[in-house]
Amino acid sequence: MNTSTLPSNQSNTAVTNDSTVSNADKLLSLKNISYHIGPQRLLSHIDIDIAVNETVSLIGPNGAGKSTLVKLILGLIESTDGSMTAHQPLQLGYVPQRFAVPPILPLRVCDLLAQADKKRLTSEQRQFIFDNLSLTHLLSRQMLHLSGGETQRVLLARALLDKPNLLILDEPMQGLDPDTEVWLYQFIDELPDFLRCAMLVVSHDLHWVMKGSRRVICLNKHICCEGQPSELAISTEFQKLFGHHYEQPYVHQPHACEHHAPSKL
Ligand SMILES: Nc1ncnc2c1ncn2[C@@H]1O[C@H](COP(=O)(O)OP(=O)(O)OP(=O)(O)O)[C@@H](O)[C@H]1O
Repeated sequence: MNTSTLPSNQSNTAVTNDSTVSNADKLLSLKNISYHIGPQRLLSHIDIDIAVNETVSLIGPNGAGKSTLVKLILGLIESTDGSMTAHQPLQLGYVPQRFAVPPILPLRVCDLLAQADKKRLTSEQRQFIFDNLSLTHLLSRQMLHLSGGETQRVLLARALLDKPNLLILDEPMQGLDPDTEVWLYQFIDELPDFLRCAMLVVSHDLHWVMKGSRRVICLNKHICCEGQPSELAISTEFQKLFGHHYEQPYVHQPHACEHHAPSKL
């Protein structure tokens, strides 16, 4: 799936622009979102508000529905129930979990980056992204031949060049070496003012999530728990899912949670 920037009105899911909301901080609200494929229940009763410039981490075991939720927000699939409300026009930036270029498709880095809307940033701001993500020497290279870390930098640049107000990072650190991971975390933590935006970060890196996030949502087809890391760490649902792996390198623990209704902290 390509990096994509979609205005809210391209979403298939019921997205409405709500200019009457009194809380000016809200950017996007998901209300009672469910997604089924036939009898298979992928997501149930999801309520999430994301505020302007807020970073939200989304965690959950394999198959919890994290990527499905991202697809719903991106408008790539349509929810079975519920609604999404964009409180201001959404400019979405997306760094996908995987980016597979077919071997027969010539796609240079400069070709991919040229898809961004050139009018959204000044040339100095664009150069800032190129310099800080060390892209200049990669521009004529084929996407197919980039390393994992180089690919992530290009995809992040592609998303940022559109100056998103909601940046969705789907497991951005997958396949990166520890030094590159630290560097990338620092880069997204310290975005300059002209790139500040809300972020939804899907991550399996529990240590980063619990150290580096202000708000964490724990998904397992429904929202098991959510809150600040300090609140989450003592919640029963979090303990069931991740408890004894939290102080060790994270290894997923199969989850036997049987809830069908959302239960929040
Ligand atoms: N189009 C589809 N048809 C049938 N099942 C699907 C489809 N898309 C996803 N699923 C199933 O829905 C569940 C949730 O998938 P999803 O990719 O959203 O999980 P995830 O939390 O992102 O997992 P991971 O951490 O492994 O990336 C999985 O069991 C998956 O097999």
